[in-house]
Amino acid sequence: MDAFERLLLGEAPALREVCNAARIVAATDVTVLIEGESGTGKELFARALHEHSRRAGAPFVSVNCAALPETLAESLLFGHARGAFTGAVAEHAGHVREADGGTLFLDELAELPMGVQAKLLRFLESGEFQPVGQARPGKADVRVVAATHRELRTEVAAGRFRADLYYRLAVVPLRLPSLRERGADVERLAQAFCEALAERHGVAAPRWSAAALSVLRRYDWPGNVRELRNLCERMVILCPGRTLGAENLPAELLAGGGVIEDTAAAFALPASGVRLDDLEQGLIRQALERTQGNRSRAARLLGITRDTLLYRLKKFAIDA
Ligand SMILES: Nc1ncnc2c1ncn2[C@@H]1O[C@H](COP(=O)(O)OP(=O)(O)OP(=O)(O)O)[C@@H](O)[C@H]1O
Repeated sequence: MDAFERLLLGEAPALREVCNAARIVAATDVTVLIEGESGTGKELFARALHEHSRRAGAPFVSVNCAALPETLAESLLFGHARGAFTGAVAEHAGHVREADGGTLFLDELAELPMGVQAKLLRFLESGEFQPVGQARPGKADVRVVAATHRELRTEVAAGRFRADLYYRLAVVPLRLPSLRERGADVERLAQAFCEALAERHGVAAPRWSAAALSVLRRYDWPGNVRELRNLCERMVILCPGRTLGAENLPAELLAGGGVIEDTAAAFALPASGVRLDDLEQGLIRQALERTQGNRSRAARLLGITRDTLLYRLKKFAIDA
């Protein structure tokens, strides 16, 4: 079992493919850009990349660029001399030097101030950097892995991210799939997280009923794996050893997912009757609106396959 299999649970082809690409890249020293929505496992993936590389025995230094105060970002990354600025009471090595021989993971890279972006580019190109208030440049042997939940290309177009740095980083872009693109992984992860977290909390793991699993499958998971893991922790704490039904799940999951039984009850047939075609078209339009026209997700909201949805769009001449 290698670092990717050990750290990243799931069997979805989209995930395994990006892991395969990363295994190849891990053997080299090339800079890697990891893209993917929030909570898709970018940091975990960066760690696996590090552990799979020749740098595994050296430090993995993780820096959240969004948490660096603008005025201190440069000195925190590249270090500073004692007395370099008010408050610099001691010398600070900087994260780049801390990562010497290993991997520097720059999370939320899009949030790095423009001025510091230029200095990072210089470091990537020459391996040299300039600690604040120090006469001589420093040198470090570091592999940089960057991550962002933003479309970096869009940030470049908007003038918020340096194009030259983007091209330097995007040599090997790797995109982690969102949880909603990972099919049955939702169920696999839900079961694995419940078991692991129950063990950690010293309680019996709750079991998922088919109805509850079907809610998980239909939900959109805007917070991806992080959101699923948090849900599992909540279930482990609130319902240890129990069988989880749809009614045990938080309201936001049911609103997004809907349960067949509940749906049937919500649509009590009025005495005057309905026109089924109108009802169907209305629901299809709502599903498309809610998913911004994404047909696969709209189909999932309606509990039909994408092909069935396409057929009905044509039948009702709905322009998605
Ligand atoms: N494939 C996976 N298997 C097991 N746990 C995972 C997986 N993907 C993510 N996680 C877990 O989900 C949580 C979020 O992961 P991580 O912090 O790596 O995401 P991220 O994409 O870096 O998020 P952000 O963009 O918010 O920084 C962590 O608790 C992590 O352990």
